[in-house]
Amino acid sequence: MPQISVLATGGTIASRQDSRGASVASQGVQDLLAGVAGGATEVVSRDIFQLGSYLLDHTHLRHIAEEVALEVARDDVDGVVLTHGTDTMEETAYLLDLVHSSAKPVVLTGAQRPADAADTDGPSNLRDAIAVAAAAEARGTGVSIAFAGQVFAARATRKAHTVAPAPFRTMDGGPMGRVGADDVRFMFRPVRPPALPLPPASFDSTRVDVVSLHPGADASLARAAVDAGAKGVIIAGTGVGNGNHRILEWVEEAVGAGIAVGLSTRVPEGPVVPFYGNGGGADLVGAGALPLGSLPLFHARLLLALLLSHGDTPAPDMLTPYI
Ligand SMILES: NC(=O)C[C@H](N)C(=O)O
Repeated sequence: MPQISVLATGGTIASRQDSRGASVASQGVQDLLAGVAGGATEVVSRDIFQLGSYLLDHTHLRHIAEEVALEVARDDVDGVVLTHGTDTMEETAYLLDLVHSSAKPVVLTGAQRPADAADTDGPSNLRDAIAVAAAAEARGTGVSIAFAGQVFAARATRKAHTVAPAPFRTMDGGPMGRVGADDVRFMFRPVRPPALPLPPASFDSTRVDVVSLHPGADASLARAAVDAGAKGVIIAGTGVGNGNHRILEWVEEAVGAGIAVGLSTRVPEGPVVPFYGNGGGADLVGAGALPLGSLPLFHARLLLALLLSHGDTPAPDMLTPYI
């Protein structure tokens, strides 16, 4: 019988109303598992912390990565499930995927409706995630998100709806698998780059900010990010990744000062294409901005933060396998 390790971090799946009526993560992993009928899987479990995922910082992410790596390394564990809030599940899933080198599946899940809601989706999502982690077909698929009966590869999956019961969507793609009443099916398997080392302690303080552009945007926020200690700034450009003359001037200045400037887009789907001049993406890349392909915006932020925390100077060649 496969043995699955379930680790819990909080989120709506673990939330109940407090005395003011606000939903707060307050349930431990044993409470979550109580709602899941025992199947053909043995479960070991542990709480990491109990927090809404809107509260997490890099220290929490590093802590989760270390805890997951410990479970993956256990000979008696065949797969890992991590319960997590959906707000920033995409970031944790992607970080875990970047550092995951085992064939054992790691599956994140959560809920859109709290544990004390009559129609909570937590138990069914947790049951599905355990089934995916235990499935032989899931070996080699890296880190995924199992939610509302679908399985998504971490690489390009984002939360795409605030309240829908099926909020996740893989950008420029679809779910790689489905969970049925008694089977797990994969339609395809992700192409994954070689794993990076776990985040070092310096990851906690490696600041990478995102600055979004709009009509009339200037470089004040990008400058403020660097003043606040950012070692990297991701520009969420318009369209295929465009800026303007004020942003171009700042990119020249920041790249000259050794800041890693990533060029992404505020459009949810599709690649950055450095195509336009006159302050557009071709000029920004010409000034040293790193085009981030079709890697989603907040995934790109984490990738830059991880590379910078390892002491790497991100360059286009180094980024190619990830974007
Ligand atoms: N559905 C959720 O889990 C959202 C919650 N705010 C969280 O990320 O913790």
